[in-house]
Amino acid sequence: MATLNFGGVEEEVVTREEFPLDKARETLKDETIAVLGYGVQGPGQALNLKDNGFNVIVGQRKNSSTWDKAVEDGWVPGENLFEIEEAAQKGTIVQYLLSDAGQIAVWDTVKGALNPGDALYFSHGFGITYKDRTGIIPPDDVDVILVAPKGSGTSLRRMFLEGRGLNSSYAIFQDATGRAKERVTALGIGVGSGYLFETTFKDEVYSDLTGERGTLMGAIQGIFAAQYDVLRANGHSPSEAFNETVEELTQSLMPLVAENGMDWMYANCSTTAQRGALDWWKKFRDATKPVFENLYEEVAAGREAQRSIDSNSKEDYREKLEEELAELRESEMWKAGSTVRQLRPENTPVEEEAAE
Ligand SMILES: NC(=O)c1ccc[n+]([C@@H]2O[C@H](COP(=O)([O-])OP(=O)(O)OC[C@H]3O[C@@H](n4cnc5c(N)ncnc54)[C@H](O)[C@@H]3O)[C@@H](O)[C@H]2O)c1
Ligand SMILES: CC(C)(O)[C@@H](O)C(=O)O
Ligand SMILES: [Mg+2]
Ligand SMILES: [Mg+2]
Repeated sequence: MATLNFGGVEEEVVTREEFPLDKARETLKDETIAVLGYGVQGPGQALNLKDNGFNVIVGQRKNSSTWDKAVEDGWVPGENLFEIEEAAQKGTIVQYLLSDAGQIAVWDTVKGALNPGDALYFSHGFGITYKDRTGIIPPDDVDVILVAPKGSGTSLRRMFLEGRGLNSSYAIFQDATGRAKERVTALGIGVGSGYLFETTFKDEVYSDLTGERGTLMGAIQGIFAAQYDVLRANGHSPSEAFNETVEELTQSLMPLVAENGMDWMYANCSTTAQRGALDWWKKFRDATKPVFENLYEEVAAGREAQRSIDSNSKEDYREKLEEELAELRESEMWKAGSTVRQLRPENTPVEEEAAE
């Protein structure tokens, strides 16, 4: 464990330096890791574990598009790809990576497949924290652990293939074997985390539900739409409004923030922009903070979790989600964005000038 100072607060983190991959492989050498669910996190974690040399199998509903995707990715039915119950029975570590709503529907089957000394692993604190709403109450004789990549499973896989890693949080809810810490740490390294920071199941789910409804997904679409609409209402063209709202942020400015922080990004813009941004960011903070406070109240009260359970447990939940995603995609802002993306130099190969 390394002790690092985060803005004046000392925290313990696990880095790959003091828990290298060899140590992780040694720790889990006698384990069979069963990854249940092949949606977004399932593929990312299962393929990274497999490429890192761990003994991993996949469990997924047969006759599903995600079963077919697993086969396309090289998993072999009957060899390392099984139906959910069979994979759970074969696993000594069961990675419960069905959707959060799906975990509820399948819990009785998975619970019945757990053996004393197994580990039940989550990538979200949802099922355990909101147990009164999910019914997910593990037996006393298994470890209950969490590794939550702070990002999409698609990025987890891409960054792994680039030799990079997403940081993940980790937590131990139940240590039945006395090995929960070494198991969760080895799995965090094995699935491709850059480093691991400690949390609890409750803190993970409260912060995660807040973040994805807030700056990471919900709020950012909201401020994009607000600014785009104001620019368009004042006569700016779709391309100008989109470039000034989204394209410049993703292509130029956010990479600078990622590289060296907000002040550095500001310092690499004009003094005109710096003055304006330093004057206005607090207005936006003050206008949105009440919304974030309400959001956190809804999360902490479990109402956001219940809404997710109610809507994502319906037969047609995917179709309903796709309808709303299509509305976003077909909005003028994102249709303008599609055209702008096509114009990026990397997407418009220029014919090499014919040699003189
Ligand atoms: N999506 C991400 O990148 C991400 C990031 C961090 C944590 N997580 C967490 O990881 C877990 C998995 O997330 P995901 O986004 O990969 O899930 P997902 O919504 O993509 O679903 C995963 C799989 O569950 C299956 N499933 C859904 N309902 C089912 C049911 N009733 N019976 C059988 N199978 C069913 C789906 O077919 C899908 O293959 C969740 O706990 C999620 O909160 C996800
Ligand atoms: C990728 C996210 C948003 O961080 C994750 O929390 C999820 O639920 O997909
Ligand atoms: Mg998240
Ligand atoms: Mg989430």
